[in-house]
Amino acid sequence: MVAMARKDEEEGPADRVPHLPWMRYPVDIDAFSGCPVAQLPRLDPRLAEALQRMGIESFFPVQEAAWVETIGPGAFERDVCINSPTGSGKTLAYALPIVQMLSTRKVRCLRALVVLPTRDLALQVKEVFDAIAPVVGLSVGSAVGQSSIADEVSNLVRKPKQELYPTIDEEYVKMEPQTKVDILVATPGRLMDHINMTNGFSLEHLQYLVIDETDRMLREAYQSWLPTVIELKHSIGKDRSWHDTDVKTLLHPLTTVRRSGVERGFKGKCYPRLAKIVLSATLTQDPSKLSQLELHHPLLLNSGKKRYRIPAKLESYKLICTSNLKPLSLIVLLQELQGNKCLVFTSSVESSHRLSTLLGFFEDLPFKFSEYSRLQRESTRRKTLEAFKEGEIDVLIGTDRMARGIHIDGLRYVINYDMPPYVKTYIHRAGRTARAGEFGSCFTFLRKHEVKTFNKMLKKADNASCSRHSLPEESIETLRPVFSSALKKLEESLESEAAKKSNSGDKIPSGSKRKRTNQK
Ligand SMILES: Nc1ncnc2c1ncn2[C@@H]1O[C@H](COP(=O)(O)OP(=O)(O)OP(=O)(O)O)[C@@H](O)[C@H]1O
Repeated sequence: MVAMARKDEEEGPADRVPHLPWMRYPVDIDAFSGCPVAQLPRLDPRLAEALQRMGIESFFPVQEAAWVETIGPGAFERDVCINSPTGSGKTLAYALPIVQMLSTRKVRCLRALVVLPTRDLALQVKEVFDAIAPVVGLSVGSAVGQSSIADEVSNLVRKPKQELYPTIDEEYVKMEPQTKVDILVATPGRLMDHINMTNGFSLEHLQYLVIDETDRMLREAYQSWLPTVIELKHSIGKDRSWHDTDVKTLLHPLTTVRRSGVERGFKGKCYPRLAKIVLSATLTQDPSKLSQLELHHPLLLNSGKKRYRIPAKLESYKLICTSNLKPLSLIVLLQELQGNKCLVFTSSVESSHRLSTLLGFFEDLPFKFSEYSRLQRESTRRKTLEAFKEGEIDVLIGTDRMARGIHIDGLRYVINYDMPPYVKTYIHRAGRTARAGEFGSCFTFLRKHEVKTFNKMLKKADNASCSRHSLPEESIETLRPVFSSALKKLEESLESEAAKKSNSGDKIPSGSKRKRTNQK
């Protein structure tokens, strides 16, 4: 049933009019051309300097559009939903306004929460906040499970002074803000751990909630983190109306609370609103999913005419071949790419493991490759990704786990070894390249009977023309003799792994635990 519902949403017509009226009249991101950093109205000069140090000279259109709706005339009166292509700069589109809005805060407490589906993504986003928030005196924390929970707690929460000075007045201790960070970047699981178990961790002063990769975040419940955060904020809002004396006292120094940050509640009482920004390159239009966000007069910022858009400088190619020749064709294609960084996507962890094991039996391949799989230890995966970023590995073979949000400098090529099942999957996989206005190419291997489905799928996106790429027959033929023996070795290797697994009762294939890296 769940699978059916997902399929329906993914495969709906591209030009379908959205059910929700506010989605039918979006702000057109393409109407913005992007502007030089120095010309962005009201930008704090300290932030302008930080951006220049990061090498950012002009803003991308989505960043300018988001600024207008938050800091500019829009004044964040409405919750903002952003649907903009992969690599278009969505992270800075929300990080910059949030940092600017909080730059005048006087008391440190948790006011902005950014939630992402995976640790890698969360750390990537934290890097952006780390580059701009400290210059205006803001502190950024993470709750992603990278370190032990105890370390995370000590980075997030200040120990009550009473423990150090038992004679201090209890009332004073109660008023003391506990959180050490102004902005928290979190994954849902760790966020829930802190909500449930960390003493002094409070969302009481939360003003901004960002949900990145929204469609993925809404697809999985992640321990009900979203209703929990919204409910916590509501219950605080109900208990403490804007007119209550203690809230006024508490929030008095927070000059960042503005007209737009106030919501009317029961009997006309006002309380601080939790302003939301939600983003994706493939934002859902499903009303039942979006209703979970409890958006306040939402405003959609959208790129392109169709529901989905492929980055302007992405070139798409299809390679048609039979299943049995796919591994050889992949090797020939990778040889053509001459050791440039490349991600190879397969349909499952088993398929990734099989493919990388098979490639391991070809000697003298002119590229270094490695498997990247959820079955590997976290530390192994992190090291592999690091080595790939550093250029020590040329080709990473994995699944859609690598498809969302990850940015790798200089990545020019993406290969769909297995056809992506949905257009959304294609967009996120291909979107690892051609980012930030750079060129990139995406190759998709297809069997003959898949071509029609694939062409139909791509029609759902803007900029999705796809030409055929052919590989030289003779290069494939020269690999054939090695291929037969490699296949034999592969079967033996998988059999021995399966035997080891059943002997040890281990659920993880032992080969997947190893980092399989060949030599150039
Ligand atoms: N104004 C800018 N000028 C130059 N580079 C920028 C600018 N804004 C962002 N970038 C760079 O563009 C790259 C992509 O940005 P980002 O990761 O925010 O894209 P995204 O839209 O979130 O993509 P995805 O949907 O895949 O998550 C990053 O390397 C970022 O540093």
